[in-house]
Amino acid sequence: MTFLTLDKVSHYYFSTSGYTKALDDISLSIEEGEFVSIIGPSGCGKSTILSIIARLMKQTEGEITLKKESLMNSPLNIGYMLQQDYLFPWKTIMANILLGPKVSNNITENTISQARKLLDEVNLKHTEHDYPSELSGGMRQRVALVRTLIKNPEILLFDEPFSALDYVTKLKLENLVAKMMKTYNKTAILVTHDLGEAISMSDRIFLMDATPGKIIKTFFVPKELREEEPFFVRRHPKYQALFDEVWQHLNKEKGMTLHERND
Ligand SMILES: Nc1ncnc2c1ncn2[C@@H]1O[C@H](COP(=O)(O)OP(=O)(O)OP(=O)(O)O)[C@@H](O)[C@H]1O
Repeated sequence: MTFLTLDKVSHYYFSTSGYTKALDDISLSIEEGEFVSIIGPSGCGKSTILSIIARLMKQTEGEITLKKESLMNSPLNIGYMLQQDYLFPWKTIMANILLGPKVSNNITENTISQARKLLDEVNLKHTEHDYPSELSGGMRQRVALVRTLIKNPEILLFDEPFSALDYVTKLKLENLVAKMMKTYNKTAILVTHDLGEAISMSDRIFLMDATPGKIIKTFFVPKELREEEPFFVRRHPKYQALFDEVWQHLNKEKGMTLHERND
């Protein structure tokens, strides 16, 4: 079933010195339970798309529908995970996780046991009384994931959530997030600069170009890769073929392929 549709969405940022056309005629649709990635050069409007879907701002032109209803009229429950974890340093891990339910006055015994279950699933069972400063960057991002999932969001928006982590931690977190998205059958959109991450986690990849931001190509990740855990996707023979194909489109303007060196 189609979950989210963007139809001819354009967006302008206005300022005293003029305006920037950040998005130009973006049309795409995402199926329920699908994991898609958006890649493209810096400034092509990836974060703008997420901010609009999260309703932090409204698109200048075009329509967004969620399960065929206008997004603006829908009581959409969104999870948003960013590069920074934004945990409150003065609150314990459990208090950070329960902040959302607390604000909406919705903490029950069930919420607390669900928080403990999720903490266990991300291998942080014994940290609920700790403070964020006692945890590593990777552990904190896992807490941020639990804090996002405790709201049981219908869609998760990931804006470069692994980019500040060291390589090994990043690969482990990719695996964990992909596994949890499948377990809980979540629809997700990942914005990333890491092509390997996009291929290994996604069902589909949207490639954007800049000034103004537009989608120039969609790549379907082969079934054999989709069925693997992200870590193992990178070892699959079909991974390299897709990586090369996307890379060539990413670097088309520069005319550089993986088989050429320009030094
Ligand atoms: N608040 C703003 N006011 C004015 N222009 C903005 C604003 N936010 C973004 N822009 C402009 O809109 C365009 C798209 O920005 P956006 O942050 O969505 O790109 P991005 O693809 O996410 O970039 P990056 O990969 O560097 O994070 C850029 O030209 C940017 O300068």
